[in-house]
Amino acid sequence: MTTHSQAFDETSDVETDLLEGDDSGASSTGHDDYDYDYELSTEGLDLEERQALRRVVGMSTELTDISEVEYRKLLLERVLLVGVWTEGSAEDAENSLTELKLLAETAGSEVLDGVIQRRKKPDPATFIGSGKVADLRNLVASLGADTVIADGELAPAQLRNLEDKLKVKVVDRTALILDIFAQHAKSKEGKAQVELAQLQYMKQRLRGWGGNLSRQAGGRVGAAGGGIGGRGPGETKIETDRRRINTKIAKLRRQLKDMKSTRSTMRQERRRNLVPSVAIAGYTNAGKSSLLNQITGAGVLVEDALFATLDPTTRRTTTSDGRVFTLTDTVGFVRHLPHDIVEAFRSTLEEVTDADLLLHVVDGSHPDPIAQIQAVREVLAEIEATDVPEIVVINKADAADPLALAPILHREPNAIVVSARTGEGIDKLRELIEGALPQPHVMVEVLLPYERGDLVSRMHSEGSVEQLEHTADGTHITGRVHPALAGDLTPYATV
Ligand SMILES: Nc1nc2c(ncn2[C@@H]2O[C@H](COP(=O)(O)OP(=O)(O)OP(=O)(O)O)[C@@H](O)[C@H]2O)c(=O)[nH]1
Ligand SMILES: [Mg+2]
Repeated sequence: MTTHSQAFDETSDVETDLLEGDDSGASSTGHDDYDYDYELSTEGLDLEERQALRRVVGMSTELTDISEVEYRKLLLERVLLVGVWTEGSAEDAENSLTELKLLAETAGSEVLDGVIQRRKKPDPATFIGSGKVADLRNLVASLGADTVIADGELAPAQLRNLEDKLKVKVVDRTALILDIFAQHAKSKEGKAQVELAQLQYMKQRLRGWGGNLSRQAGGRVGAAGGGIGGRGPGETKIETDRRRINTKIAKLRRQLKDMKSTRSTMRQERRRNLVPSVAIAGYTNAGKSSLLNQITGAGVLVEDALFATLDPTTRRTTTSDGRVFTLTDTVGFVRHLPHDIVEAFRSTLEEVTDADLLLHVVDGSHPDPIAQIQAVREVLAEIEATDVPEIVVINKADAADPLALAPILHREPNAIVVSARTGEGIDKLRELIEGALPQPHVMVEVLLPYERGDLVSRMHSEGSVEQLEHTADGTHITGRVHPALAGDLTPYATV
């Protein structure tokens, strides 16, 4: 991205309210507020520079193999990415578009190019400035793109206007993420959750289009206004659509509730046995599944793809002194994770909310790990998981620049650097986990007859054994256990 970074740099010392030129025929856009600012703030900038849609270098999917090119041409969408850079540095804007590129590729698209327009805020009608839409149209035509993906959540009207003008399909970031989730969902619960999120997204779009849709055949224009509840022949198509969607949503919610109760029975079972639970959460592609595999040898799918894991996987493992705890790998988070997804995945995310400890995995080799940490914390706040004790696990140490890790360690006192790939730091992480797990605190001293081997194992797996001696009368043990187990051990207490 060298050349264009320079172009960004030239403008980056200009005030941040700088606007990229919209249309030079200012008043024709109908957005007088922009035009006013535009006149004031872009003074001194090269006109061409202001008006250009900036291409972000390195944005096209690299296809090396000829057969892959042909395969993609047959099957996949050829997309053009478009972003509006409203705040932050040029680097932030590029990182955002690079992430959009990864998302698009994960969804199976071939990315042809990416452009960013600098504006104070997205255009309410067309996302990018309306003058820029024509440029984008030319780019679409010259590249032969069949889809444009906008880096944001577009209002229904923005989507429609852009499609009308660009004459190709327009998709926003939210729809793209939903699409990836739909492709990756494997379990019944995962599929139902994604479908629910998609329907919620669609339902909102329907509402937006309502005013423009023609009424169903036979409907009288005045009919819908005939009174609340006066539905019938006059209702709009949108209303029947919405009703169908609502019915489907209600059905999915019921199904998910049933699935949730199975899951929470399993969780309650673990809680009754007081098995401490550790949840692995973090940005998508940070290495959460790799970490689960490294710690437990689980063999969970690891992929250099975004949102490879949608279904939580729980594995049992033990501390060095034999106490059992569970580790659960969860769905990854992303900046501006669509709210509908958070809502739909709420029951799976309860694995995180209810955990005794959270391993917040961060990709230390990412260009902006701190932004990832913040994005993850936003989602954690949304699911009310901020009270769960947290260890920040900075992963991919083998690939990261140690200098880049220093500021994270400085900000996050409870952090550790590891590599799930090489195993570096994993023993230390295990120690940290063991230290942070809830400790059994009831001191017991018991003499267990040999036929109660079950209680001996429970003391190992649920408590911590401090001394153990085999005597003629049985096993003499001192150690710490949780209150329930202490109750079961009472008949054998020696003190
Ligand atoms: N260099 C390096 N790569 C790693 C490390 N850990 C994971 N990776 C790679 O990072 C990519 C993502 O790993 P995953 O474990 O699937 O990440 P995840 O967080 O589970 O991702 P999602 O489930 O998609 O959210 C894979 O290509 C891994 O091989 C590491 O310590 N070092
Ligand atoms: Mg994963």
